[in-house]
Amino acid sequence: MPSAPQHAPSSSSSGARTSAAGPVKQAPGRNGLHGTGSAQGDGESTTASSLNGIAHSNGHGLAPEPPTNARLGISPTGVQHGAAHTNGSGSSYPAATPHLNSLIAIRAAPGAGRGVYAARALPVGTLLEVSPVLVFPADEYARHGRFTQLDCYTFVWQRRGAAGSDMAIALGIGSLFNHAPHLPNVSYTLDHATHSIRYTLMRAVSAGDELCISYGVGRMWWETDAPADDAASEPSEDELLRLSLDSDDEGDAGASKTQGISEANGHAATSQLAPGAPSKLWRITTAIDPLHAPLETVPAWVVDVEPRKTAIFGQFLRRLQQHPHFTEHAPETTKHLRQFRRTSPRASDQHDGAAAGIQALICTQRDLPERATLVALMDELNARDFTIAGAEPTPQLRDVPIDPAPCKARSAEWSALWPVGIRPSVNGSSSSVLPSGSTYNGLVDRDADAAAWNAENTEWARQAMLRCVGLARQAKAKGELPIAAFVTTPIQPPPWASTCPPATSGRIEAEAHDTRISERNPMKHAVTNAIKYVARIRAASPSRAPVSNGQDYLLNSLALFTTHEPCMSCCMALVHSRVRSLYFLRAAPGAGGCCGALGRRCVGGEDGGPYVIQEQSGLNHRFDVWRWRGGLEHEGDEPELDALLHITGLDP
Ligand SMILES: C[S@@+](CC[C@H](N)C(=O)[O-])C[C@H]1O[C@@H](n2cnc3c(N)ncnc32)[C@H](O)[C@@H]1O
Repeated sequence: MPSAPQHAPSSSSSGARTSAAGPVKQAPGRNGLHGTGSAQGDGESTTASSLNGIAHSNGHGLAPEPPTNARLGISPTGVQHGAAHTNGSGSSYPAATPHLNSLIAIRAAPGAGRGVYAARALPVGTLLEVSPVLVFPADEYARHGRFTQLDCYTFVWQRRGAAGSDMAIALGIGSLFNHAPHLPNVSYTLDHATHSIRYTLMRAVSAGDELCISYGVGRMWWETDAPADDAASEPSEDELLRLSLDSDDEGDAGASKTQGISEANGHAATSQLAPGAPSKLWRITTAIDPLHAPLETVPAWVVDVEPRKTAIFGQFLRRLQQHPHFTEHAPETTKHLRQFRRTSPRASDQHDGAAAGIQALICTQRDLPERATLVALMDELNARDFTIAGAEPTPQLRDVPIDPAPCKARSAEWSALWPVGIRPSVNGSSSSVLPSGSTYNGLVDRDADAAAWNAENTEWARQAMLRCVGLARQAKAKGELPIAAFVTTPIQPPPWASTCPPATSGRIEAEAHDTRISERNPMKHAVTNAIKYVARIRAASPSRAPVSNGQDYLLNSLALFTTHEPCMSCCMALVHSRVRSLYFLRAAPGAGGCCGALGRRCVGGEDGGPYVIQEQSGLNHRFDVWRWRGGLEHEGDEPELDALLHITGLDP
């Protein structure tokens, strides 16, 4: 059950706060929405969580967690025994406040003023409240509102596509939902058309449970810098992870997220990448970049053939390949290479001893390392039937391309060594030229990737990465491994994901970190925890409409950011959950399941491990994987980030 951390409320509405939204303070909720929950924008259902609005964060956030009813001062029958309480602005309230909604009760929340509680057991999906909102201009807030008690209740009423944001206050019970730092049980939906917010239960609750939304991540404005009381601050299992649903369903989520995230993690969203800067995101793939792929070669045995006797050479080659020497091991493929090449007495060919005529490819040197062995085999198989003038066969070693030419433009470069085919198409099927274990044989257009990662998209990814780092920092503070994950709806369907089905249930966000220490379970990794929470959100969404098979399946259409390259097990979970894109910060060589380096196929040498789960053709789902290259470009991030990530013993 979400708790209301018992930090002393701030006596000043502006004292310790920082604004995630820049000049304007946000009310609970990312995006200027308040609350964790699902937000319904302009009649369209969206899921959202975390009161973006009161854009303050909760850093060390966890407060002592005595048994729920004891903490809340509520008897099993729900009778409140507490005295008057104050809220963050210092106002004092009675222990209970009457109202007409029979589902909920307004009672004192120790250390948090008043709060909203379940009056009886309620099932998931219960509509708790529809609050009208009072909307007012941002400058009114800037000039007046932020200096008043209303500051604690004000949030950003952000309309998609609108130039600026109005501010708003939820009337009625909406303003009384407290913040749950880890696992809110109430989602909200915004309705811009009716100027209202609907609050819905995300999980079943018992009588007396406090009903909380999320205001966002990080340290909240009422929380002090003092560390939490460790002895009593152990969170419940469920609270270790916080999930959140974003409130906006349509339009540009990136801009609003920027507001909500930056402060929550203690980072101002100040650094925009310079236009034209090298792409910070590098696709992890075994696919070949046709324009930049290096020409790799392997030595092969070739022999001069009498021009009119190529058919005889063909018969010889078939017999040779049936020889036990070749059938005892899998020969290296030369299918991408033509069988013959013309030689001429031109000066350019003189250096390698080529004579005018025809030269034939026999096999690679790996298959027949010793020249003497090959000559003996050729004698045994009557090679003089096709050699020039029936002379003794004289096989030569010649470097030939390992791969077909990656594109027509580079065909001449490849064929200058030995005539080759051209890689047929993107996602072509000539996988025989790939090393075993790597099954994807497409082309990747790195230039197009770089163009797609323009400044706006890169900033979106950077903010999401910063959010992961913030979560990792929180995890570390709790004694967990500093590994975190953040699931979100992509800023826009990227061009490379055009085949992905669209999101069907609105915007989703979920945050998680590693809990293998606290849960004493080595499988409780950040990624699997995040997947679990997304599944819960999907299942709990009140707006969930029947969808066709597979359209609404777990991480379908979503992006997952994580501090570390996921392990094999997490990668398989990502396959199973149909994630669209994965973004990570640090590779985990030997432990990760995504990286593409595999012997000579490692283009650039920076990709790490051998598995490339995201591209295995034997699996029923593929996804994009991107690694953030370099720093997050925010002063002060790097040392701390590296220190955090170093703890895992993974990639420094
Ligand atoms: C939108 S109001 C929520 C209602 C408020 N508790 C009241 O009594 O009016 C936000 C204020 O509630 C308090 N609050 C909300 N969640 C809290 C929490 N988890 N721990 C402590 N105080 C909290 C803070 O003082 C915050 O400024």
